[in-house]
Amino acid sequence: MSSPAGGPVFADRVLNDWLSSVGLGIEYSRAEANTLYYVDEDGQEVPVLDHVCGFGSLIFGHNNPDIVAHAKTVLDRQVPVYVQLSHQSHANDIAAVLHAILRREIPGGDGDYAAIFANSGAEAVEICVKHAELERRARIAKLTEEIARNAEEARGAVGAGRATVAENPYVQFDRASGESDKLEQLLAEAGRRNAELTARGPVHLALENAFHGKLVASVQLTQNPHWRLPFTSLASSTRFLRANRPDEMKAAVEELRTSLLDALVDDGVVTVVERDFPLVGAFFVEPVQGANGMRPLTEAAAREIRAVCDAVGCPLIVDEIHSGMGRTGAFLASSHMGLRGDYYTLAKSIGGGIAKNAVALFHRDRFRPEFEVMHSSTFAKDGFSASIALKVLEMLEADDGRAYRIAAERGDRLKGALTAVAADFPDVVDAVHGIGLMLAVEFKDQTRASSEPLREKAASGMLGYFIAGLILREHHIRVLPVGPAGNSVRFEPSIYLTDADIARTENALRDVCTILRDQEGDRLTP
Ligand SMILES: Cc1ncc(COP(=O)(O)O)c(C/N=C/c2cc(O)cc(-c3ccccn3)n2)c1O
Repeated sequence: MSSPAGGPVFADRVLNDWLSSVGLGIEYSRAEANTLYYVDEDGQEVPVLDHVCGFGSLIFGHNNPDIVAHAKTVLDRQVPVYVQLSHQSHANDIAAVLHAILRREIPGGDGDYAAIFANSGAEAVEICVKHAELERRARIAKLTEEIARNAEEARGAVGAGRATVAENPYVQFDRASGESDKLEQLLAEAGRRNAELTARGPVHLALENAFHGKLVASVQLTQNPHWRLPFTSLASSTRFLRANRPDEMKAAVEELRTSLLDALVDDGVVTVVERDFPLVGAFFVEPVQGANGMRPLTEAAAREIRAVCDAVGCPLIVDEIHSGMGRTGAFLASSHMGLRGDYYTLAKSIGGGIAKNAVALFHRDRFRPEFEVMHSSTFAKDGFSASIALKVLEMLEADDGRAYRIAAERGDRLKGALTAVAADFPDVVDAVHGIGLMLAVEFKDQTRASSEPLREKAASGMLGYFIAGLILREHHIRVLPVGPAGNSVRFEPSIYLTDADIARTENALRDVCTILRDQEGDRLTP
């Protein structure tokens, strides 16, 4: 298999050595549709069926000819690519198409959605973190202004002898204190506590095994400890919740409940009232958890999450970066389970496999217009990438959404083949998860295998990578494990997957299952 040429290595040394150690150390030379190619030792071009497709970024496959031809036309036309701070109507063109799709696919979908563009999925998530904080700060400002007005009203009433100050659990008054002294002691303590609370950053909610990116704020929302723990001091914390545990969600929200203190005059007496403080900034949710083994949310979980956000008053942020853009047979995966968000993120396939695009969408009822000029990035919504995004959306929506129907049909066909293998190997395969062309096969734990090589590979957490190496080596099919769910292997091809591809995939999976059943651990060693 080809590997990086000899000579000094200045990039990916660790990564390339590790890839070779598990049998994935290949350099691809060409890519088209669902096929990658590499040149072997004999100089022959070897085709490889690609089930990774850019971690789900290629709904229309590698170097889609229509998208490439469109890109060439755009470049030949010398379209202005970088013209920041000018009228760029393509941004609104994209936003208008997305708005129409969201109105169609969101349950009870109403209202407009404003768009802010980015270069990557993680940046789109960071944009949502920032906008949610803008919203939270506005809520806090409104609360503190009201509390300040009430304090002045109490001062006026007590000063005019129209009110006395009630005993309260926050301040033990000196017996000799007059009413005004008591009030000032109370307002000082309330002010201290309120200042401490309003200075705190938000807590975010996310689901267990969530993946929302690896930038500073987004990595806090990605539970994988290897990727997150070294950086938790850099940004707000996240409370990870189990999706199908409504009782736990309610308990967590209750634990996070905290209050500002408000001095109110009522019938001649100043009392202290607790006012709910918006500590929770947002709830981030993937409708299908990619890095957790392509697990879809249930409708019940979707309803519970919506209810939690409505009760807390925080935005529900539906992260469709992996599951969106038609991959599950609808534009939004969240439309399958009736999950209605306040913000949405999209990326991956909106880049058409040749550009970098990402977008965050905000329901108009929540969108803060000033944010438009608060977040920017040199390359976001550039003229070239935007033209690709529009082309991809046009292809997805063509023929009344034919691409979605193909994704659903191909996904059902592929899932049927994977499920048939799972049924024949119940001792080796735990389950097949996912919707449409966002699928994964979960293998049983092999940490207590009779085969020592197999036991060791499983114990290292790399079993999925060794399985991928074997499938590549012996079947010329590219698969990869799914994030931290080390025993799961992902299948997220383009809609051009053929029946022959599916048959090849089933055959390769049967081979792997036989190896695992027969405990031939050495076969997994490259
Ligand atoms: C829901 C969701 N939200 C934000 C992001 C971040 O988007 P970007 O990668 O564009 O920054 C992703 C992108 N997904 C990347 C991903 C998804 C996945 O399942 C595994 C790996 C991955 C990457 C490297 C090594 C191992 N696994 N990467 C995503 O799926």
